[in-house]
This record gives sequence, structure tokens and C-alpha cells, in this order.
Amino acid sequence: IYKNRRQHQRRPPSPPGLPIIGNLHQIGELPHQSLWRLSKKYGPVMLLKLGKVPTVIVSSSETARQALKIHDLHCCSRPSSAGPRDLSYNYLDIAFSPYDDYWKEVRKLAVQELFSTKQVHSIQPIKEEEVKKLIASIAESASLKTPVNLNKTFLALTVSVICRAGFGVSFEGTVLNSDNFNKLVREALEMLGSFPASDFIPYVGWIIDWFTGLQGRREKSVQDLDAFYEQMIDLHKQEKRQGSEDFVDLLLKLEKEEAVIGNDKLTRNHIKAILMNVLLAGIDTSAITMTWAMAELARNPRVMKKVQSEIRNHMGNRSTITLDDTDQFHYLKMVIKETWRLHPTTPILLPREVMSEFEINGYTIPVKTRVHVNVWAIGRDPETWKDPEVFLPERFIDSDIDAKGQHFELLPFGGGRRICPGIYMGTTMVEFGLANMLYHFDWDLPEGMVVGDIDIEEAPGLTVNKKNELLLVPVKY
Ligand code: HEM
Repeated sequence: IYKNRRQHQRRPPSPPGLPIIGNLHQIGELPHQSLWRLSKKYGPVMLLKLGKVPTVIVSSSETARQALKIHDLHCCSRPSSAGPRDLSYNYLDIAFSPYDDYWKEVRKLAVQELFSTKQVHSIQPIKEEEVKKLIASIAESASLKTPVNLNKTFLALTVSVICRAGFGVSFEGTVLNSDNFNKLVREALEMLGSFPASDFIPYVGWIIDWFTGLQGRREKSVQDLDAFYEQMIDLHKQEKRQGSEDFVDLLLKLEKEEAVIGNDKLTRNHIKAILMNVLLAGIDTSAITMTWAMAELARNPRVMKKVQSEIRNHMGNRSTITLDDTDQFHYLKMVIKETWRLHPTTPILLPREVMSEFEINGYTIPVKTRVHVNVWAIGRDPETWKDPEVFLPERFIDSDIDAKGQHFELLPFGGGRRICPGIYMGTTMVEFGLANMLYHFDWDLPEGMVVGDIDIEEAPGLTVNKKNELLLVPVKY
């Protein structure tokens, strides 16, 4: 009977692989791009063997709907993997925890306490203050006519907002200067997004990781982050802060009360793992989106002018943009969606693991298979998008497609049970940051540069940033 059943199962098409490593060598530095190219040949449901691990890559909106909606419950766990394991203190976080009671409870706690609409509104004054500081510093560059590095600028903004809002401490005065902090975040994201040989090749994989230096980098990344959390928690304990309880307060209180989440007593490691998610999921994604948006606007002066006119006409003589204002910036929202279509921050989402067998397009996907949804490929699929390579926010006029996980053409936050719980916080950050940059300044190219010089090369990692710095010269409006 077993043999019969197997004979009836259809496996998805696979590119030929090598002995032992399978298709591992075909992943490359930017997996979303190599997988996109392979999917053009092997189709929207493709099976790779990464060493010993069967991995299905889903690359169309219809197959993404099947995986994330119809079969969500069959494949919403996370696989074990060395990078996430070490950085999450053995899966004590939200993003990399397997699908179990602990994950359900910790996610619920985070959604209620940190990522709620109420919380987003309560941190608006912090955002306003940090944006004001930023405008002042950019105005200085404007008066000197010097270019601003927008990758760094946006990261500095989200770092200060998240650190103040999430941890109640301002970033200044911690162990790291902002350059080192940025390096720490990038390195950690690269460790989370890497495909270490030890995940895929039994017994000897770790030797390869040791040899290539990946293991050493990972250990250092864990140590550096740990020191950062320790310092943040210490600062927190010393400081006499006013105002409402923040996330660290709440977690420390739960630790003291010996609270139980899932089957575990909450320990210091749980706290650090959760902070890791807030740091790595909350800061980088919003900053990257703003950088890509500005890069595309600089490459498309018509769109830049149009979005600035929308904001300036709406604002009249008022100078402070509010959350209610950003709600009215419909063209800006289309610009952001178009940015997410071409530059989703997490292009192959986080890996999922199959918990019970199911089928996509008639292909059987067995238990323990890894599943990646290539949202980057979906954003460039000519079956879904007309002229996909063109940056055209107008394509969203008269379209009901939003980015909230119900439209499988556009999945910057993923979908299903594992959808990003920070959608509202992330979206409002991006809208608010961009609206201010576009309202208060015009942006010229540095001397000697032409529009065609602005590239869209990508840097590797779990989240994909613009590789080369985006330098633009601000002119005060
Ligand atoms: C523009 C901003 C953001 C983008 C584009 C983004 C994108 C994503 C994506 C693609 C995922 C993976 C979903 C999947 O595997 O299906 C994710 C997960 C997650 N994000 Fe975000 N995110 C953003 C902002 C935030 C913020 C502000 C926070 C919190 C402060 C946050 C916290 C998380 C967490 C905790 C997870 C893991 C969810 C789980 O596995 O249950 N994100 N995000």
C-alpha cells in the first residue's frame, strides 16, 4: 500500500543537483535572484535539495495563496537552522520559534503590548521628535549643499524611534556608536539569512562552516548582540523613567513574577530573544523600505515631483505632518506599495516547515519540507504585473491590492499565521519618514551624477538593502 501511495504522489520539478550538496551551490549570495531564474525554467512550485533538506520554492501569486492561505496550517512551523538557533537562544523568539503553544502565547503578548494600534499612536510623539531632529540635521547639509547618505539617515531614524519606543532608552550613550550598531545589525541579519552547510549536510557540514569562517562570524555576532541586550537591560534597571511601561519593563516584570509562557518559565534568555526580533525585524525593514523608495524616486523624477506635490498641496502652510495627514497621502501609499513590489525587504520571507503533507498544483509536499515564498519573484512576474520592471505607482490606481497579506500578488509582510505582526507600526513609520523627507526637501543628484547612475544593486542578507549608498543633495523647500 505504501509503495502504491508513493507512486501516486507527484513531486514538483527539480533542477538537477550534485551528490551530497544537491542544489546548495545554486543558491548564491542573493538567493531570491538565483531562485527566480531557476523558477522561470522549473515553474512556480519547484523542489530543490539543499544537501539533505527538501526545499520547495513557491514563485507565483496563485501558488503563494495555496501555501499561505489554503494550506497555512500545514506549513506554518519554522525549520531548525544554525543562525536563527544561536541568535534566538534556541528558538525563544517569535520569528524563528516552531509553531507551538509557546509561539502562540509569546506572539499574542507582543501583539498586545508592543505592536498594537494603541502603542503605535502612543509612540507618535517620539517619532515626531526624532523626525524633527533629522530635519534639522538635513537642513544643515542643505545649507552646505553636501550630499546626505540616505541608507544611514533612515537607519538612524528607525534605530532611535524603536530604541526609545520599545526599550525606553535613547540610543545615544549605549556601548556602540551608530556605525558599529549598523554593522552589528547587518552582520546579524546576514547570519540569519545565510544557508549554513551544517543545516543541510549531516555530520560534516559544520566543518565546512568552520572552514569558511561562517561559524566564527555567527559566534561573534551572538556575543556582540548579547552584550548589547545586557547593556540595554542594565540601563533599564538603573534609569528612573517616567511615562508608561515599555516592553522591557513588562518583560522584566514577567521574569520577576516567574511567569510561564507556553510550558517555559520566562528567563533572561527569553527576553533577549524577543528583543532580537524587535531589533532585527523592526528597525532594518522600515529603514530599507525608505531607502529603496528614495532611490526609485530619484531614478524617476516625474514620480518624485508628483508625490511631493500631493504632500505639499495637502499641507498648505502647516509644517508638522500628523498621522491623520499621512492617511490622506494616497499617491505616497502607492509609491510605497510599488517600492515593496520591486524591493520587498525580506524577499523570500522566512523559511516555513511543513507539519503535515499537502498538495500545491497537484504536487505533494511532504512533512519536514522547507518552504520559501519568493515574493521578490512574484513582484516581477509578467503574468501578474504589466511591464514589471517599470516603477509605476499608478498601477495601483483603481486596484484593491494592499500589502496586508490578503493579496498574494504583493506580500512584503508575508501572509497567513506567520504574517508580520508589525505591519501597522512598520507602515506608519515608512509613511511618516518619507512624507517628511519629501515635504521639507527637494533632492538633487550629487554634482557630476545623472539619473542613470543611481543603481539598484542589492546587498545580501535575510533583509535586502541597497548595496551602494544612496547619496542625494537636499534643498530646503
Ligand atoms: C516595513 C516594515 C516591515 C516589513 C516589510 C516587515 C516584513 C516582515 C516579513 C516579510 C516577515 C516574515 C513573514 C513570513 O515569514 O511570512 C516578518 C515577520 C516578523 N516581523 Fe516584520 N516587517 C516590518 C516591520 C516590523 C516591525 C516594526 C516589527 C516589530 C517591532 C516587526 C516584527 C516582526 C516579527 C516579530 C516577525 C515574526 C512573525 C512570526 O514568525 O510569527 N516587523 N516581518
